[in-house]
Amino acid sequence: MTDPRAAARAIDALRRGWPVRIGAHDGAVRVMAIEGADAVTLTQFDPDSRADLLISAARAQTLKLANQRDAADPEMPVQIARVPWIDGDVAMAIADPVRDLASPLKGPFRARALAAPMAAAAALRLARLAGILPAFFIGDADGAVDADVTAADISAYDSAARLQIATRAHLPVAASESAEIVAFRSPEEPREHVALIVGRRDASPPVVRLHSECLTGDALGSLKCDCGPQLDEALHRIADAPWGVLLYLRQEGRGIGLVNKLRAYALQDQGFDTVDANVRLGFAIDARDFSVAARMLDLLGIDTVRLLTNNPAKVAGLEAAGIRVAERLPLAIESNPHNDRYLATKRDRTGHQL
Ligand SMILES: Nc1nc2c(ncn2[C@@H]2O[C@H](COP(=O)(O)OP(=O)(O)OP(=O)(O)O)[C@@H](O)[C@H]2O)c(=O)[nH]1
Ligand SMILES: [Zn+2]
Repeated sequence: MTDPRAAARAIDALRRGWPVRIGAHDGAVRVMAIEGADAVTLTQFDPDSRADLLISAARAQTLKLANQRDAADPEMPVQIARVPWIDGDVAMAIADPVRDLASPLKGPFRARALAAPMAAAAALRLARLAGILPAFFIGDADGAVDADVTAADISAYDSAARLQIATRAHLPVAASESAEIVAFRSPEEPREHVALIVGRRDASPPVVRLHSECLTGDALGSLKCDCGPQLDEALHRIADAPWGVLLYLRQEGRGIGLVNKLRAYALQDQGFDTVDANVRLGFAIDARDFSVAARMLDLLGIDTVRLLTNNPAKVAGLEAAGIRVAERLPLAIESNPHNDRYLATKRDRTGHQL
């Protein structure tokens, strides 16, 4: 049995900089987010300054720890042995790749074998859900914590299974005066997804757009990506169709959260592309799970769609979750000098059909 409340409590604790214990089949780890720690909480967590550091495999590679990584599983996190010169500030420099230019790291660092690899890997998954850097202090597993969670709780947390329609209302929008908005909620996840249904429903498959949240593009008119114009174009294309649905998914930054996306932007300022920036931070290139979109369509009684996208992973993700994609409709946006490299990277490295 998994406990969704345990994962919710653990995410909350991590974001506040409080210690969390994560249990798995191979043991437990007690961790505290490096970015959430201050002098007081760190002393409480680790009075003798002996706690090691737990970082992603990708971060270990940047820190030249690659050859000491777990050869059997190169994706496993890496535990860095604590030495006296690793204080809170150095730990933050180890955690955050954005600081690499400003604070070149000293090293050498020494990796230590993980006592509970599955639990450590679950800690990194929890970091993504919490929207924090995947970098922790890791201490004696028996110490005091504010939340206890299992690897299974973490894996079950963002499952869409318990998503429900919360309410619906008419919402006239610029693209269509007769749209209806439907809000979706799940008991554990605080972020609410919405669907905008446009036009009169008939027996034909609706034109559907899965739009992942992009605060910078959707609300601020960012020129760095194509999200704002895509949102606008998608709504007009849906309005021109017999009927259609826009799903607005709260998957900011392809699922790594706003702060981590802005860290990826800071890395892009240093010359990394959108793919390498995600990887350098310790995340997957695309951390989204489109089964939430499938569940929303299911709750709306839609089993077949004409999907507006350039991204083959969205088609595959929806189909894997049981929605039939009868047709893929491209959604090309004219580039500008700020996003032409981003669009080229999507075409060349993530298979977008532009
Ligand atoms: N991590 C990260 N996320 C980004 C970056 N640029 C944009 N995003 C996020 O990417 C998502 C936008 O993707 P979408 O437009 O839904 O989909 P797509 O994968 O580009 O595929 P299309 O359907 O063809 O547009 C939003 O969540 C943005 O916040 C970036 O450089 N790094
Ligand atoms: Zn965007």
